[in-house]
Amino acid sequence: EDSPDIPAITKYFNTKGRYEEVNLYLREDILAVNRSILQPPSAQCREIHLTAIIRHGTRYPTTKNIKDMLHFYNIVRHNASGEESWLREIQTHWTMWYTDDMDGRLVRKGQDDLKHLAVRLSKLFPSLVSEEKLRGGLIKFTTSSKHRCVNSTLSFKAGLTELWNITDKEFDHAANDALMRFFDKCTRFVLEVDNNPSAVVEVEKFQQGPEMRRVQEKIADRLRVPYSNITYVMTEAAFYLCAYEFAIKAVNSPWCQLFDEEDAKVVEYASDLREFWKRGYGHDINSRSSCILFHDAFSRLDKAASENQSGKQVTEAVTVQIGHADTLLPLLTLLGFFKDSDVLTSTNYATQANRSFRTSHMMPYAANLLLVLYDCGGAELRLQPLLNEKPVTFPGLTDSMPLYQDVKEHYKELLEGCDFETECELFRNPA
Ligand SMILES: O=P(O)(O)O[C@@H]1[C@@H](OP(=O)(O)O)[C@H](OP(=O)(O)O)[C@H](O)[C@H](OP(=O)(O)O)[C@H]1OP(=O)(O)O
Repeated sequence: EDSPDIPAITKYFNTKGRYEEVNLYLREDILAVNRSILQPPSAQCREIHLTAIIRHGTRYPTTKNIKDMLHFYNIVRHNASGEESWLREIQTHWTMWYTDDMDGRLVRKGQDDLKHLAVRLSKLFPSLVSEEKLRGGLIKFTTSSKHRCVNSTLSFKAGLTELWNITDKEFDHAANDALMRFFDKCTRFVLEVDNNPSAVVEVEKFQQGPEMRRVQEKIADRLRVPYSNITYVMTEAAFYLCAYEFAIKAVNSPWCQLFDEEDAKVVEYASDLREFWKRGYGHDINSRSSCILFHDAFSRLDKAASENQSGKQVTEAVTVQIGHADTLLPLLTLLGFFKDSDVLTSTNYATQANRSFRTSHMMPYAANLLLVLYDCGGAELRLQPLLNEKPVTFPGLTDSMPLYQDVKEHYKELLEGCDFETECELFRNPA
């Protein structure tokens, strides 16, 4: 499986990872799908609705990351010494090609991520993601207004129109930040978590702790610079250099030589800790800020269910919603996915080695949550969740394709409450 073109540490790239690394068969054939994974309980089941909530595709680094990468590059260029070929390559051949204007924009590979995903979804759900439904206006597109998301939406649509050679028609999309960037609009989240350093004390402690210090010392040894020259920010920047070069250019960059697998696991944990406290289980408001998206999905499922029950055509057969890691992680958390028995802290790196909260698996570029509603005959509706095209089970339920009614019963409290406005008010009365 390992190849000289693929860094040994690719599976630890967190939110900067390639989608192919969570579905390795895609390395061979990017359009491969396996319909047998869907396994409805009876042959009668037919898909009647699909909601796909998708993270944008591979993007350039954000400006802040670019600044940190440039700083670290200059240190390596001027201060490091040694004869290793990877170091000479950085010092003599590698150039800093990232520029500020790239600021998180979608790259070419990111366009392909979404085009290919669209084609795979049309193969997985041929009766829903179909030319007829697209032409009939039964596939609806919503996006975050960010450039990378709008461009991802255009790419998804292009994937379908190119597949079916549609040249006579264009298809709309709507930008909706209230829905796809709810985190920005949720005052309580912004003030209590996003802009509050005390919400992420564990993250800061781990960055300064013994495991990370050891990683920094090893990097300093490899570069032959004093230990005090390498900070956490530089370590992160070095890791980004390796990850971005692979995600964007598919190269095994010399920067990757600064890390062995043990180091990569530590840096991965540092990033997971941050996601945990800013977007995951660390604070309730992180997930509650996604109540608006939760209700949006379930009200659409209800509408599809009732239209179907009364023998009508489901008016919104497919909903494609494109957003950010910050859109999907809070929602997955609200639904209870990837919850470990212990909280992730600065001191339990070792005992969390087998944690399920692992953004490298959950949230690569083009990560997606699919909710598929099935009519299995005799008024029996079932709902299957898939994450990154793999069936998952709603935590707390046993069936991977449970009765829709059982899913609603399971999330009863959220369906009856979880009101965005109330949750996000700053001075909220305790429940
Ligand atoms: O890459 P970073 O660290 O700059 O963080 C990104 C955020 O930038 P910021 O921290 O606000 O400067 C960035 O925030 P904005 O959308 O630019 O406000 C996103 O949250 C981005 O997630 P995604 O890649 O769009 O899914 C964030 O990326 P991930 O942390 O999800 O990789």
